[in-house]
Amino acid sequence: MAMAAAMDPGEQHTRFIEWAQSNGVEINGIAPAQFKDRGMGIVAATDIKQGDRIVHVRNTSLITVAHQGIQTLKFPTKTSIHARLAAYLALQYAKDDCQHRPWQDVWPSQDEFKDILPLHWSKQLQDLLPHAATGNESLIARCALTSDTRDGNLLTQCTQRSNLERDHLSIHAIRPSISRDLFTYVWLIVNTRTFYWEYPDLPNAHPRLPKKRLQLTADDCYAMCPFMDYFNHSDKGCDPKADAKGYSVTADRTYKAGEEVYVSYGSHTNDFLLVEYGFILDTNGCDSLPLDHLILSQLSSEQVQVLKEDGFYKSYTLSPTSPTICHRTQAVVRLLTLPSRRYTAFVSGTDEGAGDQGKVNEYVIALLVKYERQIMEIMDEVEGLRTGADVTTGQHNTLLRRWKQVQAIVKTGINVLSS
Ligand SMILES: C[S@@+](CC[C@H](N)C(=O)[O-])C[C@H]1O[C@@H](n2cnc3c(N)ncnc32)[C@H](O)[C@@H]1O
Repeated sequence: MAMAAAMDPGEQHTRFIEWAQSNGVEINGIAPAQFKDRGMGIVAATDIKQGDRIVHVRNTSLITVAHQGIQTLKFPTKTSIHARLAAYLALQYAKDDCQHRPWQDVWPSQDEFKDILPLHWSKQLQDLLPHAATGNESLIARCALTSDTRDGNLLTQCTQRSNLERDHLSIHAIRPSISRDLFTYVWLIVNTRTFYWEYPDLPNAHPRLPKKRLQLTADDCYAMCPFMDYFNHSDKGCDPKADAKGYSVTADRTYKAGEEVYVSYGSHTNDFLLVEYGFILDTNGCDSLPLDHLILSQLSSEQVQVLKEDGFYKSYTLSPTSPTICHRTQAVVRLLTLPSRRYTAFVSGTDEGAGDQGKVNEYVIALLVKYERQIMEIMDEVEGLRTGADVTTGQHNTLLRRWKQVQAIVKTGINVLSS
């Protein structure tokens, strides 16, 4: 087990820990530490056994829209939960009596965000992001206009940008004193540091629930969790758990003192992690690539209609592990390459379609071979970028690493489908 290359975090973190402990956070056997390439994280301060509860944040210490300080701001009903939290943090930010200054003091800086988050990258770099993370302007414009392009992760950055825009406009209308820069910063703090919280501490019809419980969507369930937000992400980390008393993390395995302890933020691809959190993992069991940009242009409008009716339109993926192509891709490629009755038999489940697999694979391999050539051209372009004010070394390295991963997944796909 590799020991984490951690550094002493410094005084403001000691102050924050004291503040957190006096505000309902129990910390057992772990401590924050500074890392070279990922800001702060959590390390085991002693040996930890599997099943040990290493942190608990009391429900009353969470910052949700049920929080008194947010309720008193009386936002118009349509204001998103993300916007409310960001506006609250922005209004607290410069106050002399800021309620959570020690927490705020340990957040990453605006400059760190500018370096790692593609939202802040130059247009030149955004245009070179992989399709799943695209920041291409024409896609952003389309995304703002049509709701059906918002699903899936294909337009992740486009969705993020239009949500930020929407939230900024709604807050600017009622709190014009909050600058765009500060709003963007705290909005990204919310984006990178929230946990899923269904208000298990509130009864079903409580007036402080954002909606009736049965109508809650993921966008209503944001909770900021001071201290828990020190944990970095791994695809195999501990799984944070919520109940009426609050949020806790239990060790998923044994840890030696000094080892980094991760939590899992969810089953996210590297393109999603890059856009939403500003990093990619070297090893990610949840990684995959979308194939929509290769497949959608091959469909006639009649085929689009059929796929929409059958629930198989969009979200086609290629995975580095088995199954290499997802069921949706199997379906759409059958529609593209076989008589319609063979497609119907497959999507209705009357035929698993093994007899047609060779033809399906052949079609996908041809798409991937073409994509592989495009990837090589893009990688040449990325390699040729000059680092400087518009392209930092960190941004350049991240982008190139991601394209190498994309290339490897496509190569694996071609090999597996050919064998
Ligand atoms: C919830 S915070 C975790 C604490 C954060 N590292 C800090 O300095 O405060 C999420 C952010 O941590 C960083 N992060 C999390 N997991 C990471 C990882 N495995 N590798 C690199 N950066 C990571 C990203 O910048 C992400 O936006």
